[in-house]
Amino acid sequence: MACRERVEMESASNVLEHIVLDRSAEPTNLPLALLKHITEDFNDKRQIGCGGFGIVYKGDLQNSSVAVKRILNCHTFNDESFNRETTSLISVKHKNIVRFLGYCANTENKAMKHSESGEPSKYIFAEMRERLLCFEYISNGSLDRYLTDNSRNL
Ligand SMILES: Nc1ncnc2c1ncn2[C@@H]1O[C@H](COP(=O)(O)OP(=O)(O)OP(=O)(O)O)[C@@H](O)[C@H]1O
Repeated sequence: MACRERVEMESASNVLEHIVLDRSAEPTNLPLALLKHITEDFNDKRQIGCGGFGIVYKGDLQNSSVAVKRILNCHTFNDESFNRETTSLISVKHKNIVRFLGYCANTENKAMKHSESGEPSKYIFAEMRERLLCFEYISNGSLDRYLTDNSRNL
């Protein structure tokens, strides 16, 4: 990683860590590079759950952890839905609701090689969309696991 990128990464990581530790801090816009970095590029081994809209990964900061929800099918979960979800999460603050820490909406156009059978390959531009939500990390696991485990003991 280049020196400037490392400085930017450390600064973004400090901002997120500050939000985790200061419960009165507001959620903020987070760089995709940071969320990729703390989840080791959304590595399978960091996956902690899977919901209706995406996969949840554990991300590690210097002194704390966060949960990063990566929205799947960004093209069907459109910007209107993402913006609505994000603004609702920002405004909901309650001791019984997992704290929302930040969000990331990143769209890039990348030139990609495309080949159809029998034709020479050519480059096309593809829109790469990433939509992510970041929450405080709850270490006790999912409530449904407790309910399932307890109902087995009845
Ligand atoms: N903040 C968190 N800390 C720890 N684990 C989490 C956290 N958020 C989610 N998980 C794990 O990921 C799983 C899926 O969470 P997710 O919120 O995506 O599910 P969901 O309730 O189906 O939500 P939605 O329908 O909005 O996608 C949870 O059951 C839990 O195991």
